[in-house]
Amino acid sequence: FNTMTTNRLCSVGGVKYLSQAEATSLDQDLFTDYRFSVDQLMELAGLSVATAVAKSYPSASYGNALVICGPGNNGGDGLVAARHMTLFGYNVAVYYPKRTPKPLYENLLEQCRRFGVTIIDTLPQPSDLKTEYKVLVDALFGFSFKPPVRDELKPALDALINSGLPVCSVDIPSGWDVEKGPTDSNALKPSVLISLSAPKLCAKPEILENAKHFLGGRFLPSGIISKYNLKLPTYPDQDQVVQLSC
Ligand SMILES: NC(=O)C1=CN([C@@H]2O[C@H](COP(=O)(O)OP(=O)(O)OC[C@H]3O[C@@H](n4cnc5c(N)ncnc54)[C@H](O)[C@@H]3O)[C@@H](O)[C@H]2O)[C@@H](O)CC1
Ligand SMILES: [K+]
Repeated sequence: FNTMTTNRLCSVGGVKYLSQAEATSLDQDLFTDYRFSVDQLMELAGLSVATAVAKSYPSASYGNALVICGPGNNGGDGLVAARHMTLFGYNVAVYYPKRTPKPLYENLLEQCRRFGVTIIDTLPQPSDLKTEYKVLVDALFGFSFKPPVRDELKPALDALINSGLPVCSVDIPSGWDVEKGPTDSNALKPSVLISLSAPKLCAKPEILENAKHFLGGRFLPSGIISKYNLKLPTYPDQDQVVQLSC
């Protein structure tokens, strides 16, 4: 088997992929119509991410992890995942260069500290990243990203692209166009993508190629599923994630 064939063989068919506008609208419905708070959904999203990372790169072999967090809710998911990963046996570091001064993020960061996460202020060189860490979590940008990446966060994206380490991307591989995928030949190539609530267009198998694809964020009410005509795979038992492709 080549990787494309393998990917097609174990991918779940009939999934609906969301446009950027649909993802934003669905998100708003959850907060406005269904009265969820951001931190409720972020907790479940981050738990899903930590679960998928642990299933793909178990702490026994990949015990040193670095989570790279961006300024929005994707970064918040990363902070939650970092905390859960400490409970799953990882030594976790967080790089969070652009901090949003809101209690939600400040509280998540303090929780990380209290759970033993190391907050690093400077990124090691790509070659040193590989000696210090075994796996990276990409929580830099999610479905609100519009390329190209601005200069202030380019070093963080470059670290994800150039480390040579396996990268688990949260919701969207950072730097990708949410609908079209990679925008240039030097784009990030994650080994794992964890789509949250429903996959976006850039997660189609022909774009993701041989990355392992999980769906997490098991919190959608049936009214949202019918409103957006979603076709979601069935989560096994009480699991937080379902694997869409190997
Ligand atoms: N509806 C859902 O399924 C949920 C989504 N959540 C997460 O929320 C994410 C979306 O969060 P947000 O809407 O806060 O946005 P993002 O986290 O995608 O990013 C927004 C931030 O990135 C910056 N940014 C955008 N384009 C940039 C560029 N070209 N260069 C540099 N910076 C740029 C923006 O200024 C903003 O600060 C999702 O992808 C997902 O990870 C979860 O937290 C909870 C539930
Ligand atoms: K991401």
